[in-house]
Amino acid sequence: MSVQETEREVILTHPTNKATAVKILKYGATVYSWTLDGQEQLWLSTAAHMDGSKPVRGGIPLVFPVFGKNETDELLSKLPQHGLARNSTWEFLGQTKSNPPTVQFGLNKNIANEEMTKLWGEEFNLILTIELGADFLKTAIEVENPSTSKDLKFNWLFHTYLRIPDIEDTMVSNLVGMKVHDKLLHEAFIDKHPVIQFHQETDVVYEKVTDERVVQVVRQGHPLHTVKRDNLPDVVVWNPWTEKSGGMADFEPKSGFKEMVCIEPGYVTDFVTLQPGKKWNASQILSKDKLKYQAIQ
Ligand SMILES: O=P(O)(O)OC[C@H]1O[C@H](O)[C@H](O)[C@@H](O)[C@@H]1O
Repeated sequence: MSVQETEREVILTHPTNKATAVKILKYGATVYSWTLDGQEQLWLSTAAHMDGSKPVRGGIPLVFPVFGKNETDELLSKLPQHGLARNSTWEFLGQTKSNPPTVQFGLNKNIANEEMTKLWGEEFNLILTIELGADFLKTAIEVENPSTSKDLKFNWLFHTYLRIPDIEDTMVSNLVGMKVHDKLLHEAFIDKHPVIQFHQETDVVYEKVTDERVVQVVRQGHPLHTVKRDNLPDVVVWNPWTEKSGGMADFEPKSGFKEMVCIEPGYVTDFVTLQPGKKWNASQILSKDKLKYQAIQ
């Protein structure tokens, strides 16, 4: 059986390779493990809360309807950092395809975390589709505005924690020439570095990066991860380094920052504004791919 459901989670195994699998917690519809031919591709804290008491530290938490802590929007500013999707138990909607195994999860106002829907009472329907290919993992989101009278305003982001052997030996490519907002420096500039390297805490948002730009995580000339995006123009790159990870109770081991980098495709610089009855779709595809350097446009 390629799809197994328990009370807490759903596990997909690839029909042609049992060592390729994805595990999804119903809480947050959080992908918390993706093994490709026996090798784990995602980072998960050993202190991550897996019991629905807190968002999962690691894997692919889902960020909706707001990225970060909003201070200005009348409605969205009431929500905690990164919104309510990662703090809600999603409904498992079942399997939609047997090969590649594909499943869906749903979330709406009626089943989402009540403490949070009290703060932000907008109506929404989310459908998350997870497809486990023999050599890729695709996560796709559809947001529908079921209201008949009101626009729905939101951010979306896949907060993907990628596993790497050593952050100091890791580069992120294909973002050269893009406008970047440094959340730590509170500055925006054009990044002219051919690749991103890590020597300290990094928290940056690359803006309006066209889908053709394929972001790669590279080590010693070999791509460890390839991230393709559809309709997700912003790319957040995050590593908490020593101090920030030291302050996070659910971040373990403390040396774990060396073995992770977050590449987070999203729609976060602007809000998506969805008219009544309309739908919005976006996706990310994670894979291993040949090394690809893309020139400045
Ligand atoms: O600790 P969390 O709420 O999960 O957020 C973790 C991180 O998410 C994103 O990458 C943000 O850019 C960071 O500023 C934030 O620290």
